[in-house]
Amino acid sequence: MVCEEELLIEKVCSLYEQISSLESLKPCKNVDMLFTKLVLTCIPPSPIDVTKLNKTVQDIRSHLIKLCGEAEGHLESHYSTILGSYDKPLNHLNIFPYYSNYLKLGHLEFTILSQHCTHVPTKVAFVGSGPLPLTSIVLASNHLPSTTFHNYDMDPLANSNAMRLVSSDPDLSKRMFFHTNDILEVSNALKEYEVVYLAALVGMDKEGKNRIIDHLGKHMNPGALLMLRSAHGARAFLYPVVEPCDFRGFEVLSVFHPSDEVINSVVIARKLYHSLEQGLVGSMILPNKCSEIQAFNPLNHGNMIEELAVEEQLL
Ligand SMILES: C[S@@+](CC[C@H](N)C(=O)[O-])C[C@H]1O[C@@H](n2cnc3c(N)ncnc32)[C@H](O)[C@@H]1O
Repeated sequence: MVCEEELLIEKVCSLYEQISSLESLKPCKNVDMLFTKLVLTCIPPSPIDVTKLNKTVQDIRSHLIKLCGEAEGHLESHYSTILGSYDKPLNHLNIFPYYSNYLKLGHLEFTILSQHCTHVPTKVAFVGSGPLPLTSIVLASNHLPSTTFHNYDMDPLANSNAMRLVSSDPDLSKRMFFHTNDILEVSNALKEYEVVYLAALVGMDKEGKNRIIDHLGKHMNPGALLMLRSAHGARAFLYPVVEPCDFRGFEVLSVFHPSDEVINSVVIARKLYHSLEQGLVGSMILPNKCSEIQAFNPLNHGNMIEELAVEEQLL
């Protein structure tokens, strides 16, 4: 009897064959239909562990993540261009098909952040903000009204499209800044941020993601928070997965796996106060927590949060 996991893998591989045969991943009826089918296939909670897939399926997953990232980039550029043609782009964000997902993801990430923040952050960095920096916009508009947001993207066109969206807004035009840099070339500036968000699509495989996490671990201020997007279950066919052990130089505070239409898992970690040379090797998971990852859901029924370090909620 073919089990549920094998059926899911078969369906993902079939969709991969169709997607990888497309001439272009720019938004159109066929591209939208295939990616919608892929997301609907991967969203339901699944016990699948992508690290245990055979080599062929592992290779398909690696390429599929890159194809999803390329398609997401085209989709965001497409809608950023349309929004940029409005007088007040921020009044029309709901034309973006995944806008409600970003509202939910932004609220989720803010809720998790507020459980570990000792004060309202004054400066936040978002790495990989893209042409449609919805996370920064949602946070700045709905959750952190006095915080400035520094958006980093290596693509100058993404930044010029993004700037056009906020330039007409009297508030956000003064609180949103855009820097065209590969984050691996940014060092001292990273010390200025109390919170650094890392986009899901920055670092498209484990090696690339770990290189960036190591770089942030080297240059972020001790005590600063890193908010990172990962994936769980079958959603790991869409995005790279980051494990607590990948966070060298950080104390992993919690990992949250949504079970609703918010696709990304959220990981929050704090930059260690001691350098690695002082004997703290790898990511520090508080000993009283690492063996008994608690699964409780203070935010919403059906999700899972692995609370690795419980701290007083002061924000
Ligand atoms: C298309 S956006 C998608 C952002 C998406 N909302 C997310 O959460 O991942 C991803 C952006 O990351 C940027 N990017 C990728 N690697 C980067 C790096 N090393 N430094 C700065 N930006 C990077 C790309 O240029 C792209 O615009």
